[in-house]
Amino acid sequence: MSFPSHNPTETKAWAALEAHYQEIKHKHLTELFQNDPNRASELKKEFPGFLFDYSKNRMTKKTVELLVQLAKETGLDQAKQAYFGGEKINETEGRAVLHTALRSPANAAVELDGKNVVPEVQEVKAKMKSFCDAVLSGNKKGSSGKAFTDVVNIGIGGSDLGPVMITEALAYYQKGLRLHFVSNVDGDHLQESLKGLDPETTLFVVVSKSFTTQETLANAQSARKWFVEKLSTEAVGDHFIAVSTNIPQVEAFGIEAQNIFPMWDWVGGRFSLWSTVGLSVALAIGFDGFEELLAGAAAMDQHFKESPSEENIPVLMGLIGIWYNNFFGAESVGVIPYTQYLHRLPAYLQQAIMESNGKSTDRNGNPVDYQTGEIVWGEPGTNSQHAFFQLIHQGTKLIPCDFIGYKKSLYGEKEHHDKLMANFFAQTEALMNGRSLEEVQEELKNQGQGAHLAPFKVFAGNKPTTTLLFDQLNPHSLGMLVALYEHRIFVQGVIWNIFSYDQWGVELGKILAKTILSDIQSDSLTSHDSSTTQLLQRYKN
Ligand SMILES: O=P(O)(O)OC[C@H]1O[C@](O)(CO)[C@@H](O)[C@@H]1O
Repeated sequence: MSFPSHNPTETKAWAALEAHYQEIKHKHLTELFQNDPNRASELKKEFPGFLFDYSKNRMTKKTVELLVQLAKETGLDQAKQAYFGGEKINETEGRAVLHTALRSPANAAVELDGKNVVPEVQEVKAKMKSFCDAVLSGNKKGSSGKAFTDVVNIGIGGSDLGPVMITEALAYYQKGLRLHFVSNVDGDHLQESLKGLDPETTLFVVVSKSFTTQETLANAQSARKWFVEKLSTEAVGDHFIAVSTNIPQVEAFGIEAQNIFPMWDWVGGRFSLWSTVGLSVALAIGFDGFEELLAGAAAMDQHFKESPSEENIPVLMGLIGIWYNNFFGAESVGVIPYTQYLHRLPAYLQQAIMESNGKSTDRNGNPVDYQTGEIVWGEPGTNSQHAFFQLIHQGTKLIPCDFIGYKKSLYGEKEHHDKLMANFFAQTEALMNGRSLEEVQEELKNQGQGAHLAPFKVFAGNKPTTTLLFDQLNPHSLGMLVALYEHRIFVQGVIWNIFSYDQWGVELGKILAKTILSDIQSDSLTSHDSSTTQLLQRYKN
């Protein structure tokens, strides 16, 4: 094993945290602030371009010390070295985890099996750059000599969620091409996306690391059929490009070698937006913008790699998650970006976090006897305030939330932005302080309303939030944000002693779907449970 296996619950730090939890579980955040005038300034970190304020969490400096101790005892520093050092920490697939090499400076050396991978990464980036520049300048044209106007990205999971999230997030910086993303094998998704497109000016980017994914291959075949019917088979070569590690399969599909953008098996699908999987992003914002995104991520990588745990933002975020998940028994985490541009961030993080850490077998192959992966969900503020915030404020569940906000709006709409951010700050304050029965009674009295309403209007408060306040949404700050969450995943996986970089849990459904598809397409049914049989009969008739 690249670093020692352990049971986190058998560490000294875990026992100390359990005892400490008993001391802290009934403490109210309001009281923690009243008792410690330095709390806000001590439980925060400044990073160029943003402020990380974790003071509104149900913890003290002692909690942080104990959590940092847990990270130490579970070998986080050693694991970090293995991660950045190209060791095959994705042990069940025999692969290294080197998405960080994709954003390393050109002169860096990242060794994998004794070979520096950076020159090869740079070579592929140069190919991406010249392709993007040619498409955006109009030099690279479709088969009938017209410049491209639309790009259709066909992929699913990591081959879709990263590119679509980033493209939407950076819509302000787009250079003019219209981007479309088709992921679902639901044929209506493809047809809706193709509606109104001109095949002569449309570029298809088929993205699949494995090039065996049923959904992507089905969508790519149907898109090709649509295209051939409207234009011609000969024109396919000018309009279809692919991103994959599986070059023979791509060629078998009919995409020529010069139109294939390679990637590597040491880049996990859900961490691949920094690779050629990000081609659609680069086509949307231009290659310089894509480089800025990588540079932002690289800045976070360096911070994560070099800073001691107590100063390290991804480590602190991972530890905060563990504190609620394993000691408070919280089941989920809310991610609430206060910008409409980040409306796909929660969906992106769902794959990144839940596919990585939704595991119940430890690194020795034994079942874990503690909680692992968090459930992640969220929507942009202020919309989410009018949807599910009721439950966060007054429900029975503890839902720690990350609030992500920006000091400036992109169009400089100050009046709107002040309103947006007033809500942002108000929510974290309200969640923390709540509203006591006495305050409510007083208010009802002043308003001449019935005292019987008081219990319904009480807010217990003590609802934890972490604030990430960025200067501005741009490729660089977005790169930092995404890399931060990536490293948070790593930290938690190490402490929980699970393999974060495989995804065996998605396989069973894929296998069964193949059998069921042949059942649907044939006259008879193979053996299923009585419910599935009844449903299949109903579907077929
Ligand atoms: O890029 P591919 O190989 O088509 O895979 C798509 C997605 O399928 C998964 O393997 C399983 O959902 C993801 O990890 C991956 O991002």
